[in-house]
Amino acid sequence: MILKITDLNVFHGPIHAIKKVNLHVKEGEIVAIIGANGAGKTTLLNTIAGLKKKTDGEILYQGEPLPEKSHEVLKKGIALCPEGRRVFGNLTVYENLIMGGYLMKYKKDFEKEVEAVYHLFPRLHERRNQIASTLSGGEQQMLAIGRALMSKPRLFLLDEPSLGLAPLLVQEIFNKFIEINQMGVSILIVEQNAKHALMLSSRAYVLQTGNVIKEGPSKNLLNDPQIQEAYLGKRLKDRQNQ
Ligand SMILES: Nc1ncnc2c1ncn2[C@@H]1O[C@H](COP(=O)(O)OP(=O)(O)OP(=O)(O)O)[C@@H](O)[C@H]1O
Repeated sequence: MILKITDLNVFHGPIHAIKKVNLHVKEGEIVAIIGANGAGKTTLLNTIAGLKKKTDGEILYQGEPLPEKSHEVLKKGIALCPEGRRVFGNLTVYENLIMGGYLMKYKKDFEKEVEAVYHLFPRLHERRNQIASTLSGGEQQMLAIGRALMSKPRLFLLDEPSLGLAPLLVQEIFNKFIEINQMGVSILIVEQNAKHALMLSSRAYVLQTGNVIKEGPSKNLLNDPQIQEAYLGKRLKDRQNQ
């Protein structure tokens, strides 16, 4: 088990954003968390990444309690690719990658990682000297993913990577997640785009106003009438007419 969360509670002031959540990710798995706006998805990822303090509950990473500070969490092997493609707009693609690799001690390893990112995203290689703010939305997302990978994570946390991207680009980027996973990286992805997230993952959790209301194999959730109605845009009437 790479990640095990037990009875996690997180508050934003008076708002109880995560309510007694239990969740786990096995080594090598891709796990999705789906949920509507305000369900608590970002809060959950930020808490794992050490950006938000938990109120109580336990987060174990490879069997040990996670450190509280975000840079220590990163050093342990957990990288977060945050919502909204946060790249350093006034730096080049290459310089952004350097920022992502700041924890790496040796330049030799660092250049190897940059090459691995370029191999995964050839478009970043083509645009390596371009200022990040002038990249397209999809390219900025690739850069945000590439930068997070520079720390060589064992567990990759992805916050709404499909947000604002055209459907074809979403497919292209989600295919990259499969490649990243095949390199031995476990993935926990949160998404409003339930269909893509369920098709990518092997297991999933449904979060609603801070509660896990359903969990199971993603293919079962894809076929679950309640999930189809609430998250996949299918109406009961349509299905009855099929
Ligand atoms: N910094 C904050 N201060 C106060 N309340 C917050 C803060 N951040 C989040 N919340 C509240 O916590 C709840 C969960 O928010 P969160 O951003 O985790 O949801 P989400 O599922 O990621 O939503 P979205 O899909 O819209 O990004 C919401 O009710 C939100 O208003």
